[in-house]
Amino acid sequence: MALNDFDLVLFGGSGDLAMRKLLPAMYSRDVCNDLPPTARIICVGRHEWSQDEFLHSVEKNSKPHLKAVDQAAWAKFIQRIVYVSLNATDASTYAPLVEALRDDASLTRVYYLATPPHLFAKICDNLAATGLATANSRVVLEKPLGRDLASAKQINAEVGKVFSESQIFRIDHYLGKETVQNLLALRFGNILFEPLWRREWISDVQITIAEKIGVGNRMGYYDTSGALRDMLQNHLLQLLCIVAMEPPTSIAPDAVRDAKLQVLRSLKRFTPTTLAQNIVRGQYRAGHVDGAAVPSYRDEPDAPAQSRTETFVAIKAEIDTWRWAGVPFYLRTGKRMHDRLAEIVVRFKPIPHSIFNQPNNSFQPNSLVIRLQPDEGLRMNLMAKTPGDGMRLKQAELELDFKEQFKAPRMEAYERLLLDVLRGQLTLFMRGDELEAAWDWVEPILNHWEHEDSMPIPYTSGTWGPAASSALIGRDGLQWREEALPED
Ligand SMILES: NC(=O)C1=CN([C@@H]2O[C@H](COP(=O)(O)OP(=O)(O)OC[C@H]3O[C@@H](n4cnc5c(N)ncnc54)[C@H](OP(=O)(O)O)[C@@H]3O)[C@@H](O)[C@H]2O)C=CC1
Ligand SMILES: O=C1O[C@H](COP(=O)(O)O)[C@@H](O)[C@H](O)[C@H]1O
Repeated sequence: MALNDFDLVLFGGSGDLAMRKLLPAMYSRDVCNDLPPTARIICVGRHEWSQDEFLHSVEKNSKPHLKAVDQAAWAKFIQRIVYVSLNATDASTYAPLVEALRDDASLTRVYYLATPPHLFAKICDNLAATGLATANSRVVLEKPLGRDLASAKQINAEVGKVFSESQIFRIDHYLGKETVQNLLALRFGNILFEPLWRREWISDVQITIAEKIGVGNRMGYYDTSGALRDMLQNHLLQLLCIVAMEPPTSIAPDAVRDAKLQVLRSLKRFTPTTLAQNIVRGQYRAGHVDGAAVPSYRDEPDAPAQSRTETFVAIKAEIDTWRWAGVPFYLRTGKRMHDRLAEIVVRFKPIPHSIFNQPNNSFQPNSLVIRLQPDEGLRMNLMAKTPGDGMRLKQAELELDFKEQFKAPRMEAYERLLLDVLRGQLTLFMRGDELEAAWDWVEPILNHWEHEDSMPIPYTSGTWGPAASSALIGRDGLQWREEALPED
């Protein structure tokens, strides 16, 4: 579907996210001829750069992040960029933006708020005050969308005074990843799995997002956030929703979002006992990642010496529905881990009876591994006969490597999500009530950590996190999938 002509306004257009992700994503779409010839990108910041100075900064800070550079295409792309300097909190400085925008109701207008979240409400107010919150406008909100339930509600309420829900695009870039949509295809484009997708056949689900990187230059933000707010409240819970939701009636935004909301509202709430038993938080200490020495979290630039911020979290969650009662969902995420890995592992129940002359524990239960990163693919583990004489069964793999199977070029998450915003397609964006339900579930954990004296458990960088994380899943007789690899 061809895009309508648009003005895309990037508040925070001079910031890290715009330079590393958003402008490169728009360039990639331009190279693929997805952007209308006259579409423009208006980058907003406070700094008083001239147009040339700003383009110089784009050349220096954004161009190195392109997947591939075609000089002619790049030269054409940067002609779309207009830089506007204003103070987002002061409506009296918005005149240059009013001037830069085309006053044409047939165009699509998008305000992408890639700024600190405390500016969201003020920017929306100021857009309204300056007559810029027009009916043809959409607003995109970057994470973090609040730091607890109250602040998330406040953002929803304030932004909701200016824009209707159908104009609000709350980004969770994990929903833009190819494999996440493939999970929808797997579950609802095949007859095979849905009858088995329930507690009678599935024993447990693991969802891991492990990173090798540390906090980088985002300490100011990260130390006030931590892994629970930064990754679990949003990305991990969204993945859990896609795995666990009931079949939506269609791919329409509210059909999918209603189904995800139902999952979030069915998550079993933690009690004082389960808070202590089912959650592990850790913080990395000095170690080696890929052979290179890395410092402790507390020794990273700008880190508070006594920081109690968690860089790792593992949780055993449960969903109180007929479909999922009694099936544990183990979620974990961490920085400075052994590997960069994002995957979902669905383990099925063991066979009820062995007809083979082989010990029962030599039968691995079937499992389905949905890999998001580093390589995208699906793997089904099955028991198969080993070739030759006799009847010996061994685990074998059916593998679907998306890159091999489909030669079509890949699209980064931000490319897909930006296209969806420009098309007005809301399916891959969180609705306000989903956001609040997710905060509502994690809030007791935040409160518990705030009020207890304990510190996050230290783990050595380059491992799979604290040993307590293995114990959490080990209590149920299970292992994280990479347990064979080094641990603290
Ligand atoms: N960087 C990342 O990888 C990710 C970032 N995010 C989120 O995106 C948002 C932006 O992050 P990031 O790009 O890293 O932040 P940066 O600090 O790099 O950039 C912030 C941007 O906001 C602008 N800005 C700040 N205050 C004002 C103001 N009063 N008026 C106008 N512009 C203002 C800055 O312009 P100037 O410098 O000229 O003041 C700058 O362009 C944050 O909410 C962050 O959490 C989310 C996911 C990943
Ligand atoms: O939202 C965030 O995500 C990144 C990880 O994203 P990925 O696509 O590279 O897996 C994480 O590093 C960052 O802390 C967090 O804010």
